[in-house]
Amino acid sequence: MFRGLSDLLRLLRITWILARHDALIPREFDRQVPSWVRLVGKVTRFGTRARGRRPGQRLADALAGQGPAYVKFGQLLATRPDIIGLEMAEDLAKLQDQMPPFPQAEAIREIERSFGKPIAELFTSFSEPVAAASIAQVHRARTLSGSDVAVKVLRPGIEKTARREFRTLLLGAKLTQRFVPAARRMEPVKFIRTLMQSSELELDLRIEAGSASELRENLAEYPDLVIPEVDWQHSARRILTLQWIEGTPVTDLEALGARNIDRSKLAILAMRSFLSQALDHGFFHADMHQGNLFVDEKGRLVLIDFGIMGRLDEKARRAFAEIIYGFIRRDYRAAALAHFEAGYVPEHFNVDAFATALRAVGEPIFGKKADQLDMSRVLQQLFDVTDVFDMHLRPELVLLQRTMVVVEGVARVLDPEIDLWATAEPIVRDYVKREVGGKAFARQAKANFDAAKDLVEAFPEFAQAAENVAGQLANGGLRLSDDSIERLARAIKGKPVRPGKDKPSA
Ligand SMILES: Nc1ncnc2c1ncn2[C@@H]1O[C@H](COP(=O)(O)OP(=O)(O)OP(=O)(O)O)[C@@H](O)[C@H]1O
Repeated sequence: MFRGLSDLLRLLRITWILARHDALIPREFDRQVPSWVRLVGKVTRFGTRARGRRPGQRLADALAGQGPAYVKFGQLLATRPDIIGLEMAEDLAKLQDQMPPFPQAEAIREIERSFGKPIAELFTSFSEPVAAASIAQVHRARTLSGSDVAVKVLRPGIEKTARREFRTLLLGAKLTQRFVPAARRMEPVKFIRTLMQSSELELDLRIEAGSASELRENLAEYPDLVIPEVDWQHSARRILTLQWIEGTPVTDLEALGARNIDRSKLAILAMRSFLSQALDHGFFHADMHQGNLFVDEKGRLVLIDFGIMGRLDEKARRAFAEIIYGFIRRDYRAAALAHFEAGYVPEHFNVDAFATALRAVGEPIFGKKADQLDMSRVLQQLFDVTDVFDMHLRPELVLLQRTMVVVEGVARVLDPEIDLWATAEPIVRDYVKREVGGKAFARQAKANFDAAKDLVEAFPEFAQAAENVAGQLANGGLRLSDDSIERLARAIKGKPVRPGKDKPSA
């Protein structure tokens, strides 16, 4: 009862904050809402600085600093450009959590509690926080064996705070679902529940450790790409310890230039290694923005932060590869067919009409260099096509598409001249040849095998019949009843067998 009331009060508070930032009933909807709602909107945003900011920016402003669940809410919304539009998704993706770091002493207490021993028995040095976010912060430390490590420590009490905030969000979602029919299509309750599930995982740093380790293993074939190694001995549910990497941020182009780094090589590596994660392993880093990429002392590309990962099953990987490969070869019918085969487009639509829509997206961008291309616009066009053809995109595929746009953004910053399609081609071609071609062959082989199996299974009956005939012949000849002869004659002439009259004789 008390909890319900406090949830309601918290909901009122966040609603007020959203309204003040003009993010609850944005002014862009003024024409679609009744005049009294418009008036309420005007009054609540009176005297604020919301004017001149885009809706996504205003929502990001409102959510930043409200707590981890709200920040996650904004970040998850940012992964659904198919629902909220690409511009808003991009603005929300920039949502930075403005949380001050917590004191070093608290981090040390967390570590000592987790491992049940004093910090001196774990690390010989332990720095002040080097970075802080809403869920955790990072310290630099040195282990007893002399290795430099990055120690990520969850914020004290974060689980409780997050749970409380999620209850508030869930209450808001339930009320929205009940009283705002227009919002039902977005399934707000389901959305918040998904968010709660994924955040639950993010609050267990062992999962992030597992992701880092799996990705490192998967990408071992890329010697120029570094995924920091997990220090399992110093990792626990609330602590993640990784090999420390000294690096230059990829955004610091001046420093990269001074170091004579081959940016074009790195751009190709970022793009290809991402495609390889998604296609070859079905497990990809879904937060590959510039802030998570560095260049180490040996000039290798470093990827960090494994809190948000995506998984694709074999079917989704194949569909994705066939679609991209269709685009690369300008074979829009193949790309369209791949959509139908994966069940993304309802069957009652026409494949050729869909291929034409894809052609309209693909042709203008073919062979363009990155700086002449606006991949976000391309993606938006794809989503528009999605809408027209009533497509049911799976969330992990949308996450993949969105991450691809982010990776392309990174590649473009590193090398504006990069030809994205040509860069992607070898990885996609190899996958298609290996998996799709091979699978197609396997499918055909299986069909042949099934046919042969049917034949073999039918064989005993056939053998029995042959034996009967042979027996009859041996006993003085094959005897057919009149009725059977009649049936046979009609069948030979192609006439229908007359029911009743042509019943086989006993
Ligand atoms: N292995 C590492 N070596 C060196 N520095 C690291 C390492 N891992 C993390 N850092 C530093 O800590 C910062 C935050 O790390 P990370 O992105 O993993 O945390 P986060 O809590 O997910 O932060 P955010 O939400 O801002 O992405 C990085 O930007 C980087 O400066």
